[in-house]
Amino acid sequence: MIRISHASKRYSGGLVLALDRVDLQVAKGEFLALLGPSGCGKSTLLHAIAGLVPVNGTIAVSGARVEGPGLERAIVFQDYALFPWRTVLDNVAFGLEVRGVPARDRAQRAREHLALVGLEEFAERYPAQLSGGMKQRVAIARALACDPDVLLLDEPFAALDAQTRETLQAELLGIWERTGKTIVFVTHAIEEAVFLAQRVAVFTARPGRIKEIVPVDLPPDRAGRDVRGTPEFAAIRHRLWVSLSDEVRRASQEQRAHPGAPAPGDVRPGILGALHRVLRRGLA
Ligand SMILES: Nc1ncnc2c1ncn2[C@@H]1O[C@H](COP(=O)(O)OP(=O)(O)OP(=O)(O)O)[C@@H](O)[C@H]1O
Repeated sequence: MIRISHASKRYSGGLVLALDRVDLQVAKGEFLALLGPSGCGKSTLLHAIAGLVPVNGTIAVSGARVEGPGLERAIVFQDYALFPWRTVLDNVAFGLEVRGVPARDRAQRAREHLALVGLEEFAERYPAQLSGGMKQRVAIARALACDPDVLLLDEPFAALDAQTRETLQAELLGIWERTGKTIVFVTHAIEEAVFLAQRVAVFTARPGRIKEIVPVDLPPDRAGRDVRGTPEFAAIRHRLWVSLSDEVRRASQEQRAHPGAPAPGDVRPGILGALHRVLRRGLA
């Protein structure tokens, strides 16, 4: 479904190599997690698949080269990105409106997708009247309403409290099982990756490369049982923890060796970025 070949990305006039010749394939209907230390390029890769960030190399979805955003790919962001002036129903219907779907059809499809995330009672509310978890459910319903082949999620649950986060993880698994969508999910939380994904692609510290791909062989119906408490879950979690902590250590060693260099995840272009780095060095 998704084929990424030699994808590289530089920012800040070439100063920052965020992605370095990444090769990756995602099968149709697969749930893949991208896991890596802060600033390793996970979001850059996800946004490149979405067509929001141009990269060198090629990214193809269903055989067609990605050259910009497309309706067959939908993205969900950490900060929900809902339109505050639109009702919940109108937020979910937004993509259908852009596609020119007639008003009656789009209201019906938006309601169906609100039901999928358990929010049909809240159709006429506004985003400001919802909790964080509910907002993210609306964002997921909006992404799914246009029936994309690929659902891209960029740390969608990172801002939520632990309880809500677990609930939404289970709901997302249920949605994936019911819809059969291909999902790529960015996270830096190991347990989240193990709970959700069929495979976990571990990134190196910047410049981002795929260090290894770890299969998650857990029994089905993860949401219906305490899979996090099983020895199999613990073993995969530990393996990923070792892999990831090597990268975090490597990133901080590099930072100590080159204290003037921009820190991963902390690269800000322009004069403000330079000022920030000088201040940070001064404080350190
Ligand atoms: N628009 C930009 N301009 C300059 N540098 C950028 C830009 N976007 C990202 N970067 C830099 O590229 C590198 C990769 O960023 P990216 O956001 O893809 O990493 P990430 O793994 O998703 O990080 P995090 O988990 O902290 O969100 C980082 O060093 C970041 O500072």
